[in-house]
Amino acid sequence: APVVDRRSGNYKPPLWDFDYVQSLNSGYKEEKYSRRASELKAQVELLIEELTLSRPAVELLELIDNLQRLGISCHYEHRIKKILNRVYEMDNKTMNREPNEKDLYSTALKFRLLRQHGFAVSEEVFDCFKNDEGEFEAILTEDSKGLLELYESSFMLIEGEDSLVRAREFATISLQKNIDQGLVLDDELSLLVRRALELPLHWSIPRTQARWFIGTYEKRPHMNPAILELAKLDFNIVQAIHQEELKSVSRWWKSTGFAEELPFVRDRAVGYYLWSIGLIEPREYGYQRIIIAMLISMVTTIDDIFDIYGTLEELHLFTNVIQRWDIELIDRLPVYMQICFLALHNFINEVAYNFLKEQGSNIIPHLRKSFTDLIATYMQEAKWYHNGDKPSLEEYLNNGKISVAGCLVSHYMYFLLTNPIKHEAVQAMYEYHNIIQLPSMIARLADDIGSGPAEMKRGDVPKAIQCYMNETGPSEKQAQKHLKFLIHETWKKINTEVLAADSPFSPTFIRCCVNVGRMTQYMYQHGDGIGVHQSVLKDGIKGLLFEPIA
Ligand SMILES: CC1(C)[C@@H]2CC[C@@]1(C)[C@@H](OP(=O)([O-])OP(=O)([O-])[O-])C2
Ligand SMILES: [Mg+2]
Ligand SMILES: [Mg+2]
Ligand SMILES: [Mg+2]
Ligand SMILES: [Mg+2]
Repeated sequence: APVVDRRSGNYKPPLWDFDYVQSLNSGYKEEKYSRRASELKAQVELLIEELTLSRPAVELLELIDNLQRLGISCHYEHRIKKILNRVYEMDNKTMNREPNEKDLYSTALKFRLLRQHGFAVSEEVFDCFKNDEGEFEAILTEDSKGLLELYESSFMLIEGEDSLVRAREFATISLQKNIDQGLVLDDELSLLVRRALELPLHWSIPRTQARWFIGTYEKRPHMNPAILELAKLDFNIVQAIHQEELKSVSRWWKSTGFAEELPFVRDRAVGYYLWSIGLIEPREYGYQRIIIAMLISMVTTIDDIFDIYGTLEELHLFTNVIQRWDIELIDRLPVYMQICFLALHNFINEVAYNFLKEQGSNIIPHLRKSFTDLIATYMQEAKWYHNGDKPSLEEYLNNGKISVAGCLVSHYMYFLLTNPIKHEAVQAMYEYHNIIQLPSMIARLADDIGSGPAEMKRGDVPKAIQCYMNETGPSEKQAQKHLKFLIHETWKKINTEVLAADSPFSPTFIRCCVNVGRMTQYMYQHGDGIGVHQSVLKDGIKGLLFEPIA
C-alpha cells in the first residue's frame, strides 16, 4: 500500500491516568457530611431571613452576590427571587426621585443582579453618573470598587445598549490603569479586579469561580462562619458526586479502547468530563453529565480523525457511512474507522434506548442528524485543508460554528434535560436556533484563539485567525483583537436571546446552552487546555475535581 503521510497532534499522555482516576475516594460521600450541610443550610436560611427584615437593600444584594460567588445560591433560589422582586418593586416606586446617594457600586450591583435574574432594568440607571457630554465623570476613575461593579454589569448588555458598551470601555481602561499604577490598595479588590479583567463573571462558570472565591471569602474580616462552612462543605460534597461520575466516564473511555486502537487521538477522559461540570451545573443531573462527557469524547476522537489522521479518501468513506448510518457498510472502512463508527453507533443506541424507555419515542434520527451535520462541516474543513483553499472569514465561521460541536452538544443536552420534548423545540434546534448556534460561535472563536497556534504548527485547516489575516493583512495581534470583538458582539446577541420572552426552551436548558460558550472560554483562556497544553488547566482541574477544600 502507498506510504501515507499521517500528521500527529503531538498529544502527551494524560496527566491523570485510569488507575489514578479509579483510586479517587472522597470522604465527603459519607452521610455525616450531608447531615451537617443540612443543619448549616437551615442556619443560613434563618440568617437570610433576619437580614431581609432588618438590613438595607445593598447588604441584601451583597449577600446574594456572595452566595452566588460561593456556589451555594442554588439552595436559596426561591428566597433570592423574593428579595430581588422586592428590590425591583421598591426601585420602581422611587425611580423618578433622584437616587439620594449617587453610589456607582450599589447602582451597578443592583443592575447586574436584577438583569441576571431576568428583571427588566434599563441601562439608563447609569445616566446620573455621566457629565453633560454623556461621558462617565472622570472622578469615577478613583472608585475601583464601583468601577468593578460597572464593569461586571456591562457584560449583561443586550443589542442596542451603547451606553453599556461605553461603560465597559470606560471601566476596563480605568481599572487596568488603577491596577498598573498600584492604586487598588485593598488586596481582595485587587484580586477581584485582576480576575474580572481576565474573564468577567457573566462569562464564567460559577463552579470554577467558587473554589477560588471561598478562599478569598475566608480571609474577609466580617465573613459569616456558617456561610463559609456551608460553602466549603457543599463544594466538597459536590466534588465527591463529580468524582463518581468521572470514574464512570473513565471506565467507559477505557472500554472503547480508543487510546490503544486510535493512538493519535487525545486521551483526555478527565478533560472530557470537565466539560460536563461546566455545561450542566445542577448536581442532580449526574447521568446527563456522564452522557455529555461520553459525547464529547466521541466528538473529539472523530475531530482528530478528520484533523490529523484520516486521508481525504478515508474521510470521504467515513462521511458516506455516517450519512447512510448503515452498519452493513462498515466493512468498507479501515479498521480504525470501524472501531470509531461502531462505538458511535453503540453510544447513540444507548442514549436512544434510555430515552425510549423514559419518553416512549425514538430519537435516533435526531441523534444521527446532529452527527451528519457535524461531519459535513468536518469534511468541508478537510477539503479546504487538502486542497489548500483559503475560505473567507465569514465562510469559515459559518462552517466553524457547527464544526466546533457546540450545537451538537446542545442538541443532546435538550434530549437529556427535557421531558416531555416538544416538536417545535426540536425543529427549532435543527434549524440552528440562535440559542443553539450563538454559544457555539463563541466556542469556535475561543477555540481558534486557544488551540489555533498548535493546530497550525502540526497542520490543520486555516483557522479564524488565518482567515482574517488572509483577508486583511499580516498582523496576528490585529486578528486576535478582531476575534475578541466578535466574541463581545456574539455575547450581546446571546444576552438578547436569553431575555427573549417566547423561547420554546426551558430556562435550565437555555443556561446549559449558554454554558457551551462559557466553558470553552474557560478551557481556552490560557491556551489549549484539553489538547497539547494540559498543564495550563492542571491546577484548576485539581481544585475542581481532586482536592477537597480544607
Ligand atoms: C470539544 C471541543 C471544544 C471541540 C471538539 C473537541 C474540542 C476540544 C475542540 O477540539 P479542536 O481540535 O480544537 O477542534 P477544531 O479546532 O478541530 O474544530 C473542538
Ligand atoms: Mg481539531
Ligand atoms: Mg476539527
Ligand atoms: Mg481547535
Ligand atoms: Mg482545540
